[in-house]
Amino acid sequence: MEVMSHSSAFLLPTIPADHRHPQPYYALVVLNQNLPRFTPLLWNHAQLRLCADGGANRVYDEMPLLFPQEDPSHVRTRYKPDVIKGDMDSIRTEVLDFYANLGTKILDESQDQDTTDLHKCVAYIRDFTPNLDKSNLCILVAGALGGRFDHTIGNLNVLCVFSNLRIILITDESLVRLLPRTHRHEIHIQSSVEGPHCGLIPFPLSKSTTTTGLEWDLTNTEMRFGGLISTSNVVKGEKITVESDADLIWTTSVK
Ligand SMILES: Nc1ncnc2c1ncn2[C@@H]1O[C@H](COP(=O)(O)OP(=O)(O)OP(=O)(O)O)[C@@H](O)[C@H]1O
Ligand SMILES: Cc1ncc(C[n+]2csc(CCO)c2C)c(N)n1
Repeated sequence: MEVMSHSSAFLLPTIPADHRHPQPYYALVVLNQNLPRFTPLLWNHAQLRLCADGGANRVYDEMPLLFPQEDPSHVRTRYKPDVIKGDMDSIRTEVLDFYANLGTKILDESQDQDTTDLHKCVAYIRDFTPNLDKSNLCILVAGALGGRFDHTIGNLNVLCVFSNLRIILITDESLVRLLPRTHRHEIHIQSSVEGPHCGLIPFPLSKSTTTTGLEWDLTNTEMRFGGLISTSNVVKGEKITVESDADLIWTTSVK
């Protein structure tokens, strides 16, 4: 089974060169939730920046608050999304007009009421990069957790729907990603910005998961809702390995 390697280097101001893996192509999706404080950093790493519907209000309203010394209109012009996509029932008209005038592509999909705005954005990124080796694509999603519970679960479901893509949900408190059962996983902890708290959660159940590098390691352990799941675990070192018969959600705390 092939090894899939994971790193949270996108939380660092400069992404260190890794001679074993090519530099990822980062795409950022901003959701309609509190902007994480390091959104400008994620924005600068990303080559493609999308707002999911009301996520554009967050960039418009909250990005200037992260640069209190600067003129808000300068900040808004600097952080111009490439695309705003969704069912457009949450974005305010002044925000839509502002970014449309700056040249942002507006994609109104109000006819589709069966998929979430995050789903629509991830599908766009997948299709926008047809020639990109998808193992090199890394979709960073800002503000996906901790708000309305149906939205939070819907955002986790997007990880499962697009389980062949690397998608990382990011808030000020947590990073969340899917570890597909098709690979063994090596997780490289950026201890300056993440950990030590972590969790490994079956989606929906795993008959057998084995880990190394955790305070409470699993050895061919069964995990399921209604039984054991691994929350409030702790990373012990810089490298964690995970192997499972099922897709798992991996989460670390953000410092
Ligand atoms: N409170 C929240 N917590 C987590 N994610 C959220 C929250 N609110 C919105 N999102 C995410 O941001 C995206 C865009 O949000 P927006 O408010 O525009 O959605 P929406 O389609 O209007 O939702 P709804 O109609 O259910 O209120 C959603 O698809 C969802 O992924
Ligand atoms: C079974 C079922 N449940 C809920 C919805 C509603 N829904 C799901 S995603 C979405 C778009 C949100 O921007 C809406 C309205 C549906 N279509 N089917």
